[in-house]
Amino acid sequence: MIILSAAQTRELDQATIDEQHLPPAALMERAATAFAHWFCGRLGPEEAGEILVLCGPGNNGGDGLAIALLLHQGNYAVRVALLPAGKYSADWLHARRHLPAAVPVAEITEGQLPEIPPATVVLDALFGTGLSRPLAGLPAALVAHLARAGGRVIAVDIPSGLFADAPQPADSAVVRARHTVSFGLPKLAFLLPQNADFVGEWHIEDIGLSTRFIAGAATYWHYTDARAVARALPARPKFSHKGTFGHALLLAGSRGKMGAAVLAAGACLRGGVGLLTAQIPSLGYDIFQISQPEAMCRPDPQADYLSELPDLQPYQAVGIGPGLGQHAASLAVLQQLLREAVASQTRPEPLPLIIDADALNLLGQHRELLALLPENTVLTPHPREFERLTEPARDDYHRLELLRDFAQTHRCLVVLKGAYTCLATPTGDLHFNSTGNPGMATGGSGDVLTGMLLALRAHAQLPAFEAVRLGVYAHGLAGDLAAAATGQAGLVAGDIVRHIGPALREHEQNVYPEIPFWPVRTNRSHGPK
Ligand SMILES: NC(=O)C1=CN([C@@H]2O[C@H](COP(=O)(O)OP(=O)(O)OC[C@H]3O[C@@H](n4cnc5c(N)ncnc54)[C@H](OP(=O)(O)O)[C@@H]3O)[C@@H](O)[C@H]2O)[C@@H](O)CC1
Ligand SMILES: [K+]
Repeated sequence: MIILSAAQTRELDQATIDEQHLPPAALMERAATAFAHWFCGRLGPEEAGEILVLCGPGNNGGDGLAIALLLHQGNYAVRVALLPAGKYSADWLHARRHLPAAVPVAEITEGQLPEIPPATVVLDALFGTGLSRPLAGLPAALVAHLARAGGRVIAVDIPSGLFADAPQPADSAVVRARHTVSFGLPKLAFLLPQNADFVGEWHIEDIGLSTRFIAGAATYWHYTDARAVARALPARPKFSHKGTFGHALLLAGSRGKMGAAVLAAGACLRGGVGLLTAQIPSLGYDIFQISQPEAMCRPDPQADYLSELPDLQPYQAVGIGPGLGQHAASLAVLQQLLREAVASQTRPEPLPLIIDADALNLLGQHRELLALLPENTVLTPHPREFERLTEPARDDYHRLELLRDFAQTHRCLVVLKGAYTCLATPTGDLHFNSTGNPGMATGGSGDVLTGMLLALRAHAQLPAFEAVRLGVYAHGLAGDLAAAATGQAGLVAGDIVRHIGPALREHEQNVYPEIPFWPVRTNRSHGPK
């Protein structure tokens, strides 16, 4: 799925009307029908009580009027409050004409803000993607009044006062919705932590928008849903052997942090790697061998931290960082790895690297090393680790700009971890992930992601971008499956590891056999005599 700017969303609206030869207000009626369908499926007339629909002067307000009509027809008690304006959109006027007199309509003034008894269901249809400036005056007073009243707010398309694709000034008036029901495609604003209190839970309803326009739209914002990664994992050929799926090297662990190495290794094995070798400080040898018998282990000469880089020749991918610590000797290992991973006569492509956790912090302290990053290196920072590599971000939108710029400059894949983990590519594209849950905000989740990415980057048939996008998606899905089993509060990183197999199974090509169960026989003469 892609994400469009507010201006592109208006173009999409118009392209749909033109392409499908829609009569006036038909698209608005689709939006209203989709909203009403969503609403009525969740709240019956008695449960909803009296519903107040706040309508602005544009098509968002028109949506509100059309929704009021449908809810009235569905026996809901609806009243409408209109924000006065000098001009109204054509579709707004159409919807206003069709609203029956039985639906009470009041005009909002400074002196007469609508009465909102506590727990009233309020549909916010004041402003949508046509918001051209921050709210002030009467609309801002209304938003403040709504916040004080404590109604149960559902935003139509987007909370009023929130820009779809850009930050609004601090302290500007924005509706705080419990739910936002939007049409066609998600909006960038929904994916950023700074807007969480405005947007609440968001939902996308299909209204048949032009697929041709969407396919051709120029945007660098993408949303990774199940369809984007469907069948991304190549089938395992019948005559494959453990060498087919790559030999990965994990450089991880230090005194007190051996768990990170164990979790990353477990995730790498469950991620489908052929062979895994872990280089770990020697104090962790027994811990590691006992907990990961499927992996090979190289104890480092040092007991407490890593100090030695093995010969890289046998490996198809290297992951470094989980539980590594920041010892000077480990920094030297990282430096040597970056130097040796570059393409060479014996290795035409750079060795795929995954850099995480303390290895990122070491990079942040020695930024001159960033120039050594081989192309398509994968970095997996959380926002604070990312800022150590760049600069403090003014807000979430600025952080996305920094992220895009970083991935393009260093020609690497950056996985910025969060509720909607964002994968930035060397082409400057940003892919927001759709899976995962707050139960995964627990120690070790990131180590599990590193292990999964290591397995997928060692896979010879998976290009870098596809491997990382699939890994991020399947990591979130494994977390969702784990949460379904344990609940979010009780979820620990090891539960994610245990659900990687089922999560990846959904994306394996050989789960969907293309060969019919019985071979189709077209010529009888080929059959047994
Ligand atoms: N695209 C789709 O797929 C579909 C879209 N649909 C719906 O249409 C919505 C977009 O409609 P829209 O373009 O008419 O804009 P909308 O937000 O209603 O308001 C514009 C009006 O508000 C005014 N105004 C702006 N800012 C203001 C401010 N701060 N303070 C005061 N006034 C302000 C602005 O005035 P102006 O900027 O010209 O001064 C203009 O009069 C979209 O969100 C969705 O709900 C569906 O019906 C069908 C499918
Ligand atoms: K709205």
